[in-house]
Amino acid sequence: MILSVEDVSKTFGATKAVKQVSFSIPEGRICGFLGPNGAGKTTLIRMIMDIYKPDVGTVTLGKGLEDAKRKNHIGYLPEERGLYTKTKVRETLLYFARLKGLDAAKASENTDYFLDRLGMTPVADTQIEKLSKGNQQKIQFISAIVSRPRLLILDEPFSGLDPVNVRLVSEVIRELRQSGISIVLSTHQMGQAETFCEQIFLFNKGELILSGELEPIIQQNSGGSLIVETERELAACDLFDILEREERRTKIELKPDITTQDLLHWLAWQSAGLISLQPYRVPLADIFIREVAAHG
Ligand SMILES: Nc1ncnc2c1ncn2[C@@H]1O[C@H](COP(=O)(O)OP(=O)(O)OP(=O)(O)O)[C@@H](O)[C@H]1O
Repeated sequence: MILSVEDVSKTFGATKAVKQVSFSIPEGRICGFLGPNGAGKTTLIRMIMDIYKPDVGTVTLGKGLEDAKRKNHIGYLPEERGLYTKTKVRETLLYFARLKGLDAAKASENTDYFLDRLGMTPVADTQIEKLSKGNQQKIQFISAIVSRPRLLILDEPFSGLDPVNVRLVSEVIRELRQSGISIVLSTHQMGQAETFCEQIFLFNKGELILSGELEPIIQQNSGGSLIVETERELAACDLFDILEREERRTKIELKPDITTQDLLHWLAWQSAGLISLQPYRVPLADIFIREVAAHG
């Protein structure tokens, strides 16, 4: 475990922003912090970053990491953007790398590597405030990763980026994951969470309402239905129930004791023109909406 949060609560006046939350972040994986607006994600991240103190509960780093220097081990891209300074790009990144405890040579090596990796070398000597918004955002992203921290917390890392830069930043996040860095991705974009996260934590009204490995959660919530794609409209028959139709795709549920093999024989006999047959996968957005409604 890279980080463990135990029984943490935080109240602002009458607002209980985080209520008795406990969980652990596994080492070397990408975890998603999901939840509707006001669920408490940012408050929780600020407690992990030691910006806020919890009212009760503890936040502890994993083995071998000194808690006194917690901020040196964690890279953080906050939701609110802003490095709008007159300082030059490379100088700023070197400063952040040194701030996290890197020596001059390592700070310089990492800065140059990430400037190059994110296509920012040509603006290394430009003042940050003179860059476009997207490029400022990429510099802020680099400032979070430049020290290659053990844990990286990214709050909506793709907002404000064009598709080319979304792809570039995605590749770098995957690369960091491959190098063993543990990553927390806080996002409202369920599609992004689905493509990136191996584990998810879903918060609502300050509580952790669902957590675990993404794939088993998707499977458990998908039921046993199938998606059949055929050239001709699928006829009704007594082998299955039709749940939904959308052009050539039909969502079906096999009747008890009917096997996929039976279905394939029937489709061949019908000359239905089978294009594909696959288990139905519920979108993460549907699970999100269902869980939040159930805990409303
Ligand atoms: N500094 C503060 N003072 C007072 N209330 C606060 C403060 N910070 C957060 N809150 C309240 O705590 C609750 C949780 O907010 P938080 O920003 O942590 O949620 P979030 O999940 O990050 O939301 P979003 O997805 O919109 O960023 C909200 O009701 C918010 O208004």
